[in-house]
Amino acid sequence: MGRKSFRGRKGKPKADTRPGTGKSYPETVKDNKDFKDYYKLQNILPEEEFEEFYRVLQTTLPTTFRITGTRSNALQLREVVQNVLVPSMQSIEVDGQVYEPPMPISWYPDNFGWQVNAPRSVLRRSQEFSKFQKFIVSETEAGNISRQEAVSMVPPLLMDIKPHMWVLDMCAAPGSKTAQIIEAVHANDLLNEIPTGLVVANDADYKRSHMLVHQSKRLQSPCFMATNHFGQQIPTMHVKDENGKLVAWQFDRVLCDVPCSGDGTLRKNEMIWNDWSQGQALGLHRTQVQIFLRGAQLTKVGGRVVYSTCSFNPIENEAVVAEVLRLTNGALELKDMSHELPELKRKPGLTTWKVMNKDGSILTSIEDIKEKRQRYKFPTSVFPPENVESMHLERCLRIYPHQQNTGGFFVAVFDKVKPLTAADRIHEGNQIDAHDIQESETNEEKLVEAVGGGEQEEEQDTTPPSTTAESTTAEEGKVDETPGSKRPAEESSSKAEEAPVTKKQKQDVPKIEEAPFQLMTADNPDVQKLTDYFGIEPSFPRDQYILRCEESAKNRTLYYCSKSVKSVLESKDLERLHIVNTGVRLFVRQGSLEDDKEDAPFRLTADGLPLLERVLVDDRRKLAISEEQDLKTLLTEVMPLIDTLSLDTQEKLKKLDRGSCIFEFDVAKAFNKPLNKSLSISLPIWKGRSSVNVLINKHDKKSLCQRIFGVTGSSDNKQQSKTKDNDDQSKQQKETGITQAEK
Ligand SMILES: C[S@@+](CC[C@H](N)C(=O)[O-])C[C@H]1O[C@@H](n2cnc3c(N)ncnc32)[C@H](O)[C@@H]1O
Repeated sequence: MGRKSFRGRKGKPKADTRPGTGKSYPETVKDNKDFKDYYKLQNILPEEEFEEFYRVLQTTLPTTFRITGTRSNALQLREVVQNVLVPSMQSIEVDGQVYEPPMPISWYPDNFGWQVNAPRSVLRRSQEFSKFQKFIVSETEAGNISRQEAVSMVPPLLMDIKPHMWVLDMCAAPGSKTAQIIEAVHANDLLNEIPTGLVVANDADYKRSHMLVHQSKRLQSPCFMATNHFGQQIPTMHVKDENGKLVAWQFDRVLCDVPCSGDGTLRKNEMIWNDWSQGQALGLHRTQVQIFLRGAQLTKVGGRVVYSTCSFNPIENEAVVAEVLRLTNGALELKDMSHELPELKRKPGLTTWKVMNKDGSILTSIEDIKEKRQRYKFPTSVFPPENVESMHLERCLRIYPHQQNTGGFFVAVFDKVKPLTAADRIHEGNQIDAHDIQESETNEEKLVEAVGGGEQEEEQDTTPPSTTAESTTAEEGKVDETPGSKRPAEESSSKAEEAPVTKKQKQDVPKIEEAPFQLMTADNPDVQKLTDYFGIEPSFPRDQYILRCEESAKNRTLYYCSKSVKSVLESKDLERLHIVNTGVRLFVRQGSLEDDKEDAPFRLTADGLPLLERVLVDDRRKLAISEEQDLKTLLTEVMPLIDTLSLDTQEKLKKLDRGSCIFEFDVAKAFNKPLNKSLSISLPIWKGRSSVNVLINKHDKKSLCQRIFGVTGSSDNKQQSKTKDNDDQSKQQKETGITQAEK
């Protein structure tokens, strides 16, 4: 989900007004006869329950959020929510009505998922709720809290991800589930180890694939990589495993959270009330099957693949599952998840469904359509297959809004129990000759392409949903362009937009030029210099630093990646993969290579701090600061003078040369109230000649300041006019050589 504030769109009055007219948009009528008739026909719920379902759909969705960030940061934030903020919000009365405080989502592990039932109008009108609301806004801006629909949190929880696993998220943007996946891979981070796992987050939409970078930045995972491909065309690649053996690039866990009609998000995306039509599902079915099938191919035998949508429609759900079960011929087993997340209320998947013609008549098979051209609108796999009974589709999970006051969702979980691809058969230990492997791989790709019949694409005039992935601000903005009509990286070229994907194009590397990621060698002199300067443990691998080539002339920024990412970057097939981003930004060179500043050659970045502080052997660039007032000064003032800090801190700073260092604080309060467990806060600092500067962005400063001292700090004080900001910035630049943008 995009980082939306509680307030809605910034600077806009409460009621949406038409641009230039000052008039309000008419209120959405939350009723749609076609929708109601269609789902009644599908018999998704017993009649009485259907009425309750429909009534709840017409109500506003409660606010839900997840505490995110690195493990230690998330634990600290949970402490503040749970033990400081929520206790102060008991029995709040507004206009004679008592409202309950925010509460943990019962089925979300470890109280990291929360729900706020009080309506927004109430949040504004109670002092305590309003304080909480401000906290959520600033922590969301800083990326420590992710506003995410409760039901959208379900699929990653059913993936059973462990830190050593390689995980692929095929349709990942904007990345709320990816963040959960990264968190699961880093679940043991308190053990101070870089996990051996890998998280690849892919999206077909180039711009949206960059949202993944933003969303995952907070987690600073060296195991993360964002890519831009159509999910159904994620390339076949080979990488070396931990023993140096060349193996196919396959994953222990794959998530196919596919583009869909999104009617499960009706409570949040009101325009769906006007736009809904059953044809949208028919138009998306084929792509959904293709993405899921490719996901199954890329799953290791013994691994797990999860298929999910935020649609109620069986054409996008059970029909897709049934078709992929058929195509994979026993390789996938639909799992019974009834024992998982026991507190999450759900209904079984449908074991049969109906296909409706545009005129509302019911089709039982493709034979019911007399006109041949009309048949192209209906992939045969949208109809329930003959053996549907034996498929155990009831094992799928359907989550309806009225069950626990959420949105709607569909999830199906599969184990890959038998080989499906050439790669699987090799992993099984069979000797296969290179020619046969290539042929099998080509056939696998062809199978994905052939789903639903070759001619169908051109003939199909099923209207795609009116909301495009691009225009949708909502997290579950499921819908995308007509399947296969664009190549991912060519978004802005209108000619390319219209070009259908041909087999030849499919093999091509997308044209957008991302600066390549280039691994540095362990004996690179810069790596040696950094190791000595900061006192990095000798065991910290030195062959996992990365440069972006465009910057390599100056070797300006140094990124760091995990062993798993390194193995991908070393793949002989790397040119097939369009990597949008990878690696954690660890160091930035001070000045240019030519005037190499021997005394302080590199500056530590805020992104790299969580990774680096764990591997520093001594305190040569680390200072434990005991004065809380110093922390407040650093967070509220721009470049405070050293002699305004406590004497103790001044003494410590005197012993340190000019340059990058880390300040460590143990803070025993939040919102000025004592905590059970103190917060440990580390800040990257630049020590100048006479001043110090915290190298974190204004959102982080603001959130920390608010969390600890209950005040918002200087960055929030808009009265401190732009002029002062500009003065501060140039002062800062003079002293440190660091521009605002570089921070
Ligand atoms: C439902 S949204 C994904 C939400 C995301 N998993 C999350 O939790 O934040 C579907 C995404 O699929 C992308 N998409 C559409 N067609 C695709 C395709 N053929 N392959 C991969 N991604 C696709 C869209 O750009 C959109 O970002």
